Amino acid sequence: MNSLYIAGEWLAGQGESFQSVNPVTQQVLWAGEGATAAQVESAVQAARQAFPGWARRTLEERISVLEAFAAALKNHADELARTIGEETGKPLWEAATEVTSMVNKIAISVQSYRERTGEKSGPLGDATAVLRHKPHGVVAVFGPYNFPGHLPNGHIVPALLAGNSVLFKPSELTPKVAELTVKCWIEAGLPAGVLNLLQGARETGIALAANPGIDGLFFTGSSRTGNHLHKQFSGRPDKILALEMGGNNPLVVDQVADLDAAVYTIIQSAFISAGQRCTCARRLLVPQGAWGDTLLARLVAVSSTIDVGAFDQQPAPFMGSVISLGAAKALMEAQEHLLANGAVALLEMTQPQAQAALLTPGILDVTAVADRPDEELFGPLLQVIRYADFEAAIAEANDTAYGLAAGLLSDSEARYQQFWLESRAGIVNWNKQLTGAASSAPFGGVGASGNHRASAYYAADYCAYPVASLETPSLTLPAALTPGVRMS
Ligand SMILES: NC(=O)C1=CN([C@@H]2O[C@H](COP(=O)(O)OP(=O)(O)OC[C@H]3O[C@@H](n4cnc5c(N)ncnc54)[C@H](O)[C@@H]3O)[C@@H](O)[C@H]2O)C=CC1
Ligand SMILES: O=C(O)CCC(=O)N[C@@H](CCC(=O)O)C(=O)O
Repeated sequence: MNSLYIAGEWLAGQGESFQSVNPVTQQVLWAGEGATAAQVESAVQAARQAFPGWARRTLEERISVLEAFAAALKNHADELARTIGEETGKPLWEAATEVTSMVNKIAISVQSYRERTGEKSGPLGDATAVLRHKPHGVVAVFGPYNFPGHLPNGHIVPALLAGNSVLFKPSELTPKVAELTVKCWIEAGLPAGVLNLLQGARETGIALAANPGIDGLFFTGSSRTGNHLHKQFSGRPDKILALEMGGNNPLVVDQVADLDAAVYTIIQSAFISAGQRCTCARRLLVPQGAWGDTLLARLVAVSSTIDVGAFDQQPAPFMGSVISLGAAKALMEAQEHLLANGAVALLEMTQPQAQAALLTPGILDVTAVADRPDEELFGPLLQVIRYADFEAAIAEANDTAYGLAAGLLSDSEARYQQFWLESRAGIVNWNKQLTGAASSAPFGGVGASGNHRASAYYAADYCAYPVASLETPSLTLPAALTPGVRMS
């Protein structure tokens, strides 16, 4: 199986064998070998060779290749959505929205490039001050499994647009989506070596991150791996590192008039993608008292009727599976651990079939759990914390090392203003679900969620560096010389 794409050629990996499976049926979807350190090195060399030619193309030439890629994505939209669905377990309707986000990324990246990293000039004294941007060179892109198309695309498209060449290391859980995406780039006419595909698991990732030939690394994935990369890149100010990591996101509910709207928004925040979005609400903060009790009873009643099923089930389910049997097991164990430590199951998460990674939504009241672990449980398990007053709710919301997304459901604008001012996160929403961030806005977190290099609309910023020039076509002596310098 030719799993790698290096210097415009498909070739077999010489590293570890691995495969991807449908998380519900366990059917093998893709099997191949990962890249060894030597193959990573040859891909870096290919990218380095291809870089000058790609960077010297005009912006309009690069845009036309990107637009051809968008057209290729549209041509293969059904196949791509199906591949995303079968490899991740997400329902087809949701996989189709991921493909749409990939297509839309092209126009948004072009707009962002022009606005944030384009060219500007103006007179400065007897010269012209010009601001232009240059690509970093060869950059590595690491993708997560939860959006195997859209999220790597969110780094690759702006990186190529800026003139970088790219080494793409997808998640080992979703190699088939990555392969199909790269085929769309080939169909678009991207020159050989400009985008190289390095399939493989952790060992391939380690070899790529450690390769001295890369000028930067753009990562979306877990905080654990991101932290490790941050340490690895310490003392290397010459390399750009952009980290998009996880969150332990709070959603605070204030007493609102429309209870059902609150319940619907909570469900969209906590359970979409089976809870496998970095923006998902993990902690639901609910006021103590009768209104809070009523809200939770309604939330439990509606959540217990959510359809969970295979990606291609008809009628379509709201939730598909989690990514693997291993992930399902870890989530079930995390639930058991919380229950053993004083959590109360309002709706117990279950795994109806041992051999399928389908989980039903879970809602635990963890108010009584001492020393609640501040960790991201990447699945459909929502933790409820009851609060006494709004100040306590904000303190609880901020009681996390992460800082990706935070939300407030409230009819009071004054409360939102207070929440906005006092909460610490890169996304702060009012009466809107936490998930589904717009590509036309910056996307990133603070604390353990990121390293202040927001992606989405601001990805242009980490894909190029600014070059400030003072320019004048002829060299002339200034009218007045500085004191102490004699020209005669
Ligand atoms: N803030 C954001 O934009 C987003 C964050 N995420 C986060 O991603 C996580 C889920 O994705 P996963 O694929 O499980 O993340 P992960 O961290 O396990 O893997 C991400 C990538 O890093 C590679 N990798 C793992 N260990 C490595 C090492 N030591 N050195 C170099 N490479 C290594 C993997 O092979 C994969 O390609 C969740 O925590 C989620 O919150 C997911 C989507 C968006
Ligand atoms: O990157 C973009 O274009 C916008 C950010 C985005 O799509 N966020 C999604 C998924 C984030 C995740 O889980 O990783 C969202 O907010 O739902």
